[in-house]
Amino acid sequence: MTAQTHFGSGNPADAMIEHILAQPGVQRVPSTKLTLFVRRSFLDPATSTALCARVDATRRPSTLSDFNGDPTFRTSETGDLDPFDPLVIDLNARIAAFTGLDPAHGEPIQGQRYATGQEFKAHTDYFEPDGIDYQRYCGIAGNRTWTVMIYLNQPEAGGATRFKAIDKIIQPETGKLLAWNNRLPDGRLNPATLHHGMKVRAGTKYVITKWFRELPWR
Ligand SMILES: O=C(O)CCC(=O)C(=O)O
Ligand SMILES: [Fe+2]
Repeated sequence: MTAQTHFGSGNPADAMIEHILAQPGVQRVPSTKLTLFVRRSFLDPATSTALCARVDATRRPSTLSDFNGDPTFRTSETGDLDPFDPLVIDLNARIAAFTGLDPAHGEPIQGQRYATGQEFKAHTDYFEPDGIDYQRYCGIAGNRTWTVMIYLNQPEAGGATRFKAIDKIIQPETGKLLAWNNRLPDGRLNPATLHHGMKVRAGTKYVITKWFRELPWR
């Protein structure tokens, strides 16, 4: 597979959207408010399971930027994947090939683990430009453009991702990829990207998240 990385940060997105739509097995969620793609079985079960173990190896309590006073807002754990791990190198290459985004604009891949009862309440992945920590998080590489998220397993119950503004709930499924544009077609941040990693009701949920920035990540 040759990585096609012509689309930089993915903003503007028109050419990149064409590229994603040309990938096998892609579905676009019908919405005029939000550009969201689903690709089932993007990863095979063995790779997904191996990545869960990588998340477990480095997990610690997840953090929040712009703490909003609710200590139950994000109760999961987060693990940083080692960018030099061959499995992670391959995953980054596959995400670049699928999206066409320039890997230089990508943050290191993170894993998120939710035990039963844990969640990440409704939020956007971009940083609020008037937030107190905006300079700290976005001063160098700019704000986030695209989110790629992959479910690494299927918990026994719960753990869906709910996009409130478009009334869409996506069920976790091993290897299923989501990709969405955090921007509107004119480049402004899109509040309709608001999403909620809903409570796991039984079992454990693992995902990886890969965010892209306006400028190369450093
Ligand atoms: O776990 C989910 O379903 C959502 C995760 C998420 O939104 C995030 O990590 O930013
Ligand atoms: Fe998110």
